[in-house]
Amino acid sequence: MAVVGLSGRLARCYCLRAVRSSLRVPALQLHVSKTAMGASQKDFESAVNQVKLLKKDPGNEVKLKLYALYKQATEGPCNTPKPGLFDLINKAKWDAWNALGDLPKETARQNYVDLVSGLRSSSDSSSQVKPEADKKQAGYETLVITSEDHITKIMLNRPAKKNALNTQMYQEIMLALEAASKDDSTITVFTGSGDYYSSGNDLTNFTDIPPGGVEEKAKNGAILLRDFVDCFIDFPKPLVAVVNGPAVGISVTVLGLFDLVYASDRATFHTPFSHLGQTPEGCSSYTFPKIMGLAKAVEMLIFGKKLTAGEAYAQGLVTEVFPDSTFEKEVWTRLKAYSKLPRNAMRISKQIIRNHEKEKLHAINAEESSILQERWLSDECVNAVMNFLSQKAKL
Ligand SMILES: CCCCCCCCCCC/C=C/C(=O)SCCNC(=O)CCNC(=O)[C@H](O)C(C)(C)COP(=O)(O)OP(=O)(O)OC[C@H]1O[C@@H](n2cnc3c(N)ncnc32)[C@H](O)[C@@H]1OP(=O)(O)O
Repeated sequence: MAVVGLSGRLARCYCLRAVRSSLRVPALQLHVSKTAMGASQKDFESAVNQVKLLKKDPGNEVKLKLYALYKQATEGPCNTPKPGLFDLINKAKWDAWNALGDLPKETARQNYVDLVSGLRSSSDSSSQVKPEADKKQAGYETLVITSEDHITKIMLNRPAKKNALNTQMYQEIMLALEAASKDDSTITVFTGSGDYYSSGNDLTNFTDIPPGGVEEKAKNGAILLRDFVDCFIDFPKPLVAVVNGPAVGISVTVLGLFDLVYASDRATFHTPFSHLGQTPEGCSSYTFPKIMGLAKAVEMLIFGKKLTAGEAYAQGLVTEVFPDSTFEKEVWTRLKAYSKLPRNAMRISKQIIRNHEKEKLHAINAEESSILQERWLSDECVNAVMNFLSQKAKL
């Protein structure tokens, strides 16, 4: 089919999206204390100077908060154009500032002063003092990230959309993995909030057509996909999936790059690529045949056979299955024990196990992404996405 025709059909998808405006997620709220107003300009300037003297790096999330509050206090509401999708750092800064909405300058100034004062007291106290356990990291809109017992937990958090991965979530996951690779955790865990682990790629990702048209959209999508999967290939610490419910599409394929996959007996594993006019990604065209043998990989990746947790275990994709009633308790007890193992030994072991395949995995990822770039422009794919968006079809 001619590209012009496809553009028109994708444009109609876009209209459908406008109609279904409930697909949008609420704006990020940064939870900064709002104590009594009244920090003077002098207090504010002094706080700005104190930030430079902090003994301990406060971490990226806090730096983003400080940036946003500073901009709000000095310039008012966010007034610059949103950076491009792939300008990750400036986009994170812009998002943090923009999330402050119409917060008055005076409140932002006070919140900045309060935040710096809190940082100073924690920075000044002895390094023996343990950071507050299970502290939620701010700055993420689609994820909830917590750190406790040397475990960084990344929870996909769009339960109303079955944790479908929109472009923002792909980007936030990349940022979260980058941060987790450098923090003091020993292992990193992915899980989902609500009844699903994840329903895979958010099909509304296909709808926002940029000025460059569908080809540009597909090209950007392929770059995003490639960068996203690269982060999993390169992740240096043990990576664990706690699959709390059904998993679909890309949330299943990347499991081949995880080091442990624990599943509730409620979980299912489904890669309906042919149904969607698409092809495998996440390196699954290589990892799945290797893990489960060619015959079973073909059933999943070409014919879209949905596996139960027990079947996924039998085929080696899942490490262990737990009854849903005791899933959380059993899994977290296990993970807390593992997280006490020596960090460097685990990291180096992972390197030895995974490094000789890395180059190959990067090449496979590049190839799968470029094939999908073409697929997304196909009639088969456009029809499948339109069917879903017009509520005619589900998996
Ligand atoms: C060219 C552009 C490229 C863009 C960027 C690309 C980036 C990389 C792409 C990598 C390739 C990945 C491929 C895949 O992951 S393929 C798998 C895609 N997933 C699906 O096809 C699942 C679709 N969803 C369903 O079939 C059903 O929703 C599901 C069976 C999962 C659950 O059904 P149930 O009846 O229990 O619940 P609802 O359908 O009512 O869902 C509740 C709400 O959630 C919305 N939802 C669910 N899943 C998705 C999804 N994947 N994308 C978008 N929205 C989703 C659903 O619409 C409901 O919303 P409303 O309450 O608003 O109606």
